[in-house]
Order: sequence, then structure tokens, then C-alpha cells
Amino acid sequence: MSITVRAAAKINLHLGVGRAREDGFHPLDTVYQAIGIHDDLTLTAADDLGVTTHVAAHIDPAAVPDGPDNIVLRAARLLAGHAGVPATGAFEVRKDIPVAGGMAGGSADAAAALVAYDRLRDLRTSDDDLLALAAELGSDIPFSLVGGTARGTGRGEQVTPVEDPHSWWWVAVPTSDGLSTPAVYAHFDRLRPDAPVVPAPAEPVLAALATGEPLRLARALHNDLQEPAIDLRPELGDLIALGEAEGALRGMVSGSGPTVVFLCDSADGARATAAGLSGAGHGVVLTATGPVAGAHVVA
Ligand SMILES: C[C@@](CO)(OP(=O)(O)O)[C@H](O)COP(=O)(O)OP(=O)(O)OC[C@H]1O[C@@H](n2ccc(N)nc2=O)[C@H](O)[C@@H]1O
Ligand SMILES: Nc1ncnc2c1ncn2[C@@H]1O[C@H](COP(=O)(O)OP(=O)(O)O)[C@@H](O)[C@H]1O
Repeated sequence: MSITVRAAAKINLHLGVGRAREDGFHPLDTVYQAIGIHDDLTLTAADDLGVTTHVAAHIDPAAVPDGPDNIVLRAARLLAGHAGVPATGAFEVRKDIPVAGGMAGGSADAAAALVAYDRLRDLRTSDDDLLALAAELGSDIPFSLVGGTARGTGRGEQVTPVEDPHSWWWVAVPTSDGLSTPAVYAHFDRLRPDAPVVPAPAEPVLAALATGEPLRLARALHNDLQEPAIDLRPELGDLIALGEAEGALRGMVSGSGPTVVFLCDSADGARATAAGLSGAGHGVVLTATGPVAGAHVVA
């Protein structure tokens, strides 16, 4: 008996970050979009609990913990505890989402694990409970369940779907050496001790999404973590300039980085930008459209 669940990478079209709260988390006003780079997770009934991971060529297998710290096992233990059942099952994850790349790869796996465990064990957990468990595991995980395009507030865990009927073309350039999310937020604190309590509002991106015009969205994209990410990794600034010179409408650090994403005007535009970046020596260049679905059963 087994089940396979697919979960998507996310990017932040808007990431407004306010001054750190007393609990250390930063208040956010963000617009997430799930894009077509996926991890697939298969759960098979077993007596023990374990995870094996198979990674795409662009991912360092050593970057993914294979023991109890893997977020897939943390998700299974949390849901099993909530339901009062033993935490057992053999998880197999096929990873295409860059690790520690600012694309919520771990969050996608956690969301997929919650859905797979719930369905395989027929737990019938309510959507509200699944979202609450997801938020306990990590700020981005509720969005990985919901997918599409959505606004995130609080520390990013309060998710409201956003109308986004158009399809957008993205090129993503991951970097083999990840950047830790807490390190980038800590650097934001150093660079912006005067950050406002209320984060920059997402309305300009929401208005641009409604037009369906790539140029309007390109102008509205906003990421308050881009400055600290580039300060820690100056080569990311060069990469953004290169992609824009190769025809992208706009390049931006994805979340806390170091993946850089480029918005393009069309499929042809994305192909040309990707070819230009590859030609300039960037070995791994991924092309995807968004929005796509959140964690869902595929087999
Ligand atoms: C920056 C963002 C933007 O979507 O994504 P990534 O770039 O990591 O993918 C998120 O805020 C990452 O969310 P996620 O990776 O789930 O974070 P969590 O596990 O909840 O928290 C990890 C650490 O990040 C910091 N953190 C996270 C969220 C938040 N609103 N404020 C924070 O300061 C804290 O230091 C926290 O201990
Ligand atoms: N299944 C998993 N996939 C990826 N990373 C995981 C997983 N489980 C735990 N981790 C840990 O979570 C960290 C953050 O990973 P990830 O979610 O990919 O990054 P980001 O928050 O930048 O999108 C990694 O450095 C890794 O040590």
C-alpha cells in the first residue's frame, strides 16, 4: 500500500519584512507563488519510520538530512501524535527543488508528508488542523499545502489565496552552496535596525497580478531580504544583472536566497534567458511557470 504526493517550490513575488517581534520572528506581508519545480514523495506502509532521498543532479545529497531531523519525519511524527496513532511508514523523496535555496524545498516535503500520511492512514484530518500542524513545523509550510498564489501574513503562516488567473514564466538559477534562512534574517536586522514595525504592503504586486501584464509585475516585484542576501553573497547581484541583460524583465533573489529567479515575458523569452545564462557558464538553469497546485496526490 503506497501513495505519492507532489509538492511545488515557491517564490515570493513580494516579501515585505518588518522589525523582529519579541519571539524573534519577523512580521511579513508576502505574496507566495507555487511554480512548476517539484518534489515527489512516496509513502509506503511499513513497521518502522524512515526516509530515503533521491536528488536531481543539481542537488548535493549531503545537504538533506537522512535521520530524524529530516522535516518529512518531523511532519509524520507531529501528525501521528495529533491523531494518536503510531508514527510508522517508509518515505521516499525525489527532490528537484534546490535545498536551502529560498524555494521552500523542505517545506514542500513537509506538506507532502502531511498529506500522504493523512491519506494513507485514512486519518481524515480537517484542513484547519492540517494548516495548524503545518504552521507548527515552519512558517512556509501552510503555503506549500495551499499552493497557487497566496498572501502570507503573521510570520508567513497565515495564508489567504489570491486571484491570479494568468500564467507567468520564470527562470530559476540555484546555487550549489545554500544560504541559511536565519542567517539572512539576522543580517537584515544588522542592515535595517530601523525597519518599520509594519512590513511593506503587498498591494502593488496584487494589483500587477490582476493585469496579467508581465512588465507590470516585473516593476512591482519586491524583496526586503534581497539586500542582506546580496550583501552576504555579492555574486548574486552580478547574476541578476546578467539575466536582465539576457532578456529577463526582472531578476530577484528568491525568498532568503541564494536562488535567483527571473520573470520573463513569454515562453520564448524564458528559453532565451535560460540559454543566455547557460551560455555564460551557469550549469543549472531551471524554467517553470506559475501558479501551480499545492501538495496533491498524484498516484
Ligand atoms: C524567507 C522565507 C520567505 O518565504 O522563505 P525561504 O527563503 O526560507 O524559503 C520564509 O520566511 C522562511 O520560512 P521558513 O523557512 O518556513 O522559516 P521557519 O522554519 O519558520 O523559521 C526559520 C527561521 O527563520 C527566521 N524567520 C522565519 C520566518 C519569519 N517570519 N521570521 C523569521 O525571522 C527565524 O530565525 C526562524 O528561526
Ligand atoms: N526534506 C528536506 N529537504 C530539504 N531540506 C531539509 C529537509 N529536511 C530538513 N532539511 C533541512 O532544512 C534546511 C532548509 O532547507 P529548505 O527548506 O530547502 O530551504 P529554504 O528554507 O531556503 O527554502 C536544509 O539546510 C536542510 O538541512
